[in-house]
Amino acid sequence: MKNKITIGSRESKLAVLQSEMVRDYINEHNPDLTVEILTMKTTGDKILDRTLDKVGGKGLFVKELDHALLEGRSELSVHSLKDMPMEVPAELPLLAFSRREDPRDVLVLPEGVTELDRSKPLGCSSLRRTLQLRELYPDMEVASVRGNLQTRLRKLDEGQYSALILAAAGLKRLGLESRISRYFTEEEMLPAAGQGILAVQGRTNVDYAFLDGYCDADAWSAGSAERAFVRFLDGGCSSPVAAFGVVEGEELFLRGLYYNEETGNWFKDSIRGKREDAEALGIALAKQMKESDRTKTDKGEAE
Ligand SMILES: NCc1[nH]cc(CCC(=O)O)c1CC(=O)O
Repeated sequence: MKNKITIGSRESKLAVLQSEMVRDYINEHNPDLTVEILTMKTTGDKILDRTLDKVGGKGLFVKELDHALLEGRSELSVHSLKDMPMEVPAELPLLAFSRREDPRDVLVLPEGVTELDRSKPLGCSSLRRTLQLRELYPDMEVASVRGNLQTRLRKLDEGQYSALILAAAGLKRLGLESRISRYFTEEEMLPAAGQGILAVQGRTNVDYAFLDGYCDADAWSAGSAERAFVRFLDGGCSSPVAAFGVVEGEELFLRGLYYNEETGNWFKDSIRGKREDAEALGIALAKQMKESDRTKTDKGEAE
């Protein structure tokens, strides 16, 4: 085994912090190894003037990191699982998922503001959040906001938005928990598949024994089920499908949000089953929801 490990990372503060969490684990359990972090700007980080749904989706955040892995410039990539495409190349397998940080979405007000100013738009860029916000704040406008967390917070503090909707996980990792003014329950705002989980990716034919013990079994079950649900519905980049799984003993409880692009219909449902059948549960929930959407649509047309 080489005695130097390189972790490829996006260069945002959050991405580097997340890579450092994995680095620290490796260091602690493998005192003989040196771990280095190699940062790079991805296409997704460079394009800031458009919502990503229009320019190619999640793949834009991983392409450069994938190349570094394939070319041997890095041994690992650390990603937020929710930013990863649902299909990953067979030669770049997901090796481990971290323990899950708080999976909820939250509301953040501008610095010094204590009450939501309903005359300004709520800032968020995902269709998943936008759909659910329309139910929570039916009288408010929603406007897109891009950029890394720091950039978004700066735009908020400059007064363009009434509030931002962000993932608790990123804010907590950055030590910005104090900026959270409201936590949405998972019922109010179903999280994105993988939200709060870090994914560690590698390539084939490398000995990854140095990661032994890192993977969290509950996060692996939940994340696998969530991703199977989204993959089956082909909701990788632009569709607002969402999924959130919780392990309860030997069972997995999985909630899903299904969105029909043609009709604009959307609804939530859930399924419960054995945790070891995580992927099958995700697919079963997806099929069940697709079917009930079809029945509803048929009824609608008959009336
Ligand atoms: N899309 C950006 C992104 N990717 C991962 C996180 C948060 C950390 C996580 O979910 O693990 C965020 C910020 C946000 O959505 O507020």
